[in-house]
Amino acid sequence: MADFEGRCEDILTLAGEALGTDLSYLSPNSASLDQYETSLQRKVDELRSIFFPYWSCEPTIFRSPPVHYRLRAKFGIGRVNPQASRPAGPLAGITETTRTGAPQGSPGQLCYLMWGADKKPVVISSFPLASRRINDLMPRLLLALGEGPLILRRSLRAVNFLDTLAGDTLIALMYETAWAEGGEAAKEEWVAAAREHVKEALGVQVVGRGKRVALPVDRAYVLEEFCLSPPSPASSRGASPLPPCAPGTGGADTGRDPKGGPRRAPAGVPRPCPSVLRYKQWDGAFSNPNGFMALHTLRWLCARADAVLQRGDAPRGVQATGGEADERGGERRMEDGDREQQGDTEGHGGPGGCEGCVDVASGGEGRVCRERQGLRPRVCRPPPSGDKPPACDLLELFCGGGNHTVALSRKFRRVVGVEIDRRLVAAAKENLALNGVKNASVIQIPSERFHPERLGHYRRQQEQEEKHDGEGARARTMHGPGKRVASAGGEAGLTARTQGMGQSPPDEDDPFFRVVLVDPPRAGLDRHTRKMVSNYEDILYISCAPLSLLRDLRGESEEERRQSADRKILSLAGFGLVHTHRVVDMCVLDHFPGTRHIEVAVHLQRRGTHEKGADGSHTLIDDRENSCVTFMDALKHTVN
Ligand SMILES: C[S@@+](CC[C@H](N)C(=O)[O-])C[C@H]1O[C@@H](n2cnc3c(N)ncnc32)[C@H](O)[C@@H]1O
Repeated sequence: MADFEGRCEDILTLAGEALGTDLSYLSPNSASLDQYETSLQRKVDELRSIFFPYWSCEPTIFRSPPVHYRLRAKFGIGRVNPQASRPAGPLAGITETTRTGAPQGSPGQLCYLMWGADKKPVVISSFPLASRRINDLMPRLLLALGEGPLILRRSLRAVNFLDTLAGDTLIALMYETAWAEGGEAAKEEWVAAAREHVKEALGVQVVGRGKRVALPVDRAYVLEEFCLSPPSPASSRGASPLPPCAPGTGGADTGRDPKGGPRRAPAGVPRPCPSVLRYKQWDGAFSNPNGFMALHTLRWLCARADAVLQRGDAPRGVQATGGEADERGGERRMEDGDREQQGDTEGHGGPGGCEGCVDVASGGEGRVCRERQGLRPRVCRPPPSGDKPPACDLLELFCGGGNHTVALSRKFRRVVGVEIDRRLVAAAKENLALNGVKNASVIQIPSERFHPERLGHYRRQQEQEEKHDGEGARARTMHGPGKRVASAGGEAGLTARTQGMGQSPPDEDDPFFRVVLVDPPRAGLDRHTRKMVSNYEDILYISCAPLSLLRDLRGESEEERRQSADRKILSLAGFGLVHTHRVVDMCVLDHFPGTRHIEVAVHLQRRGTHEKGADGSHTLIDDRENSCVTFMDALKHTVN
């Protein structure tokens, strides 16, 4: 227990120092710690058991603060009539449904609602899983809405809080009808009321949302900041040549900028840390609810990237040839035979690299090598050396708003992100621009239709669309990336989708994707994507649904095949990533304490990978030697 308390304090100290913020208030009491540890232990035990055939070592566990970890929280709004007779039960005193809201002049007081498992609303006044700041704002918001003009609360049906570790917070007020469907005058009246009574009174950003409208008072995003480098012991003693990491752009420690922006660096810490990454998180778009875990994920990914790049094994990967060849490549689907075509990588090559490849140890120029069965050519490049950027690119599928793309662009020569959601693609581009990233690009396409050999084609297509959109965008106003909104107020007039478009994607000359990162939704990978990623030397897989990850590792069972609605490429159903790769690292990220959900990340390395020794020689890794599963382990597992 004491041990865990120590670890928890560590997390808070680490995050606090990294952000130049005192997070000690998040320190939980020991009762919740006990509960937290028991629940986490149960989840981890279950994971150990299901992943045992593939990873029998202790996974690294990243613990979350047990309470006040959620940076996003949405509540319904109800009305409680203080005069009403109060029957027992969760509906006690609620006079109006949240659908219709209280009519004008209703005596009902606003209250927060959540829905229980039985779908009945429960009145709440606080939500301990949400951040302290959200809890602090909850009663103050109700008071502000109750005391402000009627337009603020009429037909209000829900409230969404979006907070950050950096201290920037946004409240979205969601309406059924009223002003949101009214004319310009109604919108202006709402903006004026929301500015005075909510934004300025509470020091937050505010957005009003109706059915087809989203109206920011000032801006419709928050700015989050993550520091990639954990503070060194020296820096925490104040002896480091580098000042402690500070978010923001420096200046006096006013705690908050006059516009309600993120906290400024404390006085005396004038220089922002170069390892701080900044992210715009848009109202209504996906962002990780647990900022602590998001930070741990970034650091884990960077550490794995370092491990891959330092390994310096004989590089093999997926070569995307540009130009005309792209066009001829067409939309090619992977079929069962592809694995054989790719060449069973066991024994493919040996010390010195694969057959026909340049001896990478000699540092010679990259040279085309043809795969044995006549697959498309690949270029083998020398491993990273000296100050040169690593000659290795990253393909990131399901990249969302570019959370990982920004961080990993510092590790790889270039990064190509793939995302289906138009708004998130635009958000990712903005985040790349915000951090001055020039070596990454994002493509809007479903991952199952993405083919690396068509990169040149995608880029040209995108350039055409952007040109077309750019012309259209000048004539309209946007709320956030890719979404239209009403025109009144603040940055509503920005054409956010075009903000990030200024930078062109990196030149697609010979991208060499040795590493692929996937962070799919709960369903995991579709069959095509699963097969496609098996072509890469290293796979970093982040999963918010461990059972889907398990299926992707081992392939679908007979039962899963029968249940699957997806009849496409059924022949790939049984293919799992462990047929070509082995798990070399696993971590558990407790994104959702107090719930049964948990996130897992694994690093998969192609079987038969070559490792480069200090003397420049290459050694084929033998799976058995590296396996953590011993006979005794297996026996223990079976007995238990
Ligand atoms: C779990 S989120 C990960 C987002 C991102 N990695 C992050 O940390 O912010 C999954 C992402 O996959 C995207 N997505 C869902 N289906 C997709 C598909 N078929 N192809 C590409 N992206 C998809 C979603 O829009 C979402 O952004």
